[in-house]
Amino acid sequence: MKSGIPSLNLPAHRDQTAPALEDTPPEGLQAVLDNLDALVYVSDFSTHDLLYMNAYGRQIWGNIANRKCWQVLQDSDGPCSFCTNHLLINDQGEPNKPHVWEFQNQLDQRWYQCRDQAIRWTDGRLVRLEIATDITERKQMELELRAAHEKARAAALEDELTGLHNRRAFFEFGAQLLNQAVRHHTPLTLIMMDLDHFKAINDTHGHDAGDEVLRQVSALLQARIRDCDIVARMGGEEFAVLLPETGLEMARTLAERLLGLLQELTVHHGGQSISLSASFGISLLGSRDRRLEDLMCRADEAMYQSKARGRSRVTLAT
Ligand SMILES: Nc1nc2c(ncn2[C@@H]2O[C@H](COP(=O)(O)OP(=O)(O)OP(=O)(O)O)[C@@H](O)[C@H]2O)c(=O)[nH]1
Repeated sequence: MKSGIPSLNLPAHRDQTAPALEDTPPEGLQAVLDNLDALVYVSDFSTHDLLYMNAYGRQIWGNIANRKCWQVLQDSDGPCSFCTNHLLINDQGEPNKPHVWEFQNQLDQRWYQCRDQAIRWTDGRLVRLEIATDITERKQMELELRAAHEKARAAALEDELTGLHNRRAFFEFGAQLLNQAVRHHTPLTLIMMDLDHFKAINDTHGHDAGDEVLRQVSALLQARIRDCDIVARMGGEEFAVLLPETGLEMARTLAERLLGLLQELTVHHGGQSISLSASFGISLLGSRDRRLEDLMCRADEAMYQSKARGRSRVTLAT
């Protein structure tokens, strides 16, 4: 066949009233292929020599004479690492059903949906037939949507005022630490911290000053924890610090250090100086705890004991 287009394997019982496709002259098939809004190419299965490429492909990737698919389409030094040929044949080396995938071309940087198939060429040898449709616009929309989704998700997990994790993030990420601790039988402690007389700070110095206190306290907490810990603003002036692989005594030492640092911190706002203190409660993951709420309930109780006993102190849950 002059055109290089293989004859079609038509079903035996085709519609007799329809014009016979095998009667279509090769130039007709050539015209159809050259007017497709998609790349169509054929390459030898073992040598990768390009045997055919339609006008759409030649316009973008140029001349195919005596060249291999990886030279024309990818400009690489050898067969592509992502070549799908092995997926197109079965264990007996016979053609499988088509393989459809999405791919970003290295040369024009555009995204294509590729439909790859092994077929028999006019001389009986196995060849690779690929039909690739440009899906760059759709892909860009998908990527933009995903980025917007990730941004929205990050915003939904962040406390707007302080930039710390919010309550929702605390439970979402904390659950992972809890599961790990349960699985590996490692200690996990929770420190709950509530600023003392915060309402008085707001009332005396103004709400903006209160906000500045919350921001500076958050920065202090964030600077004092390890990468593996989770610190979150649970609401108002209440904070939680979750410490994996940490026993009660280590957590107590950290809480006392945080209390000392808070007492040393003076927040300057609008020409005023604001001193701080906080009450702490600490609980340790028990053998029967399966939820963060169990841990939090005991740490909260301990924190309220700190408040009841005069504030500005650390209490361990019993
Ligand atoms: N500036 C500011 N104030 C807040 C924010 N969220 C909550 N508050 C205020 O925090 C105060 C908390 O007051 P309380 O619950 O009475 O606690 P407290 O005054 O710290 O008293 P104790 O906890 O018993 O020591 C309230 O006045 C809230 O309006 C915030 O984002 N910014």
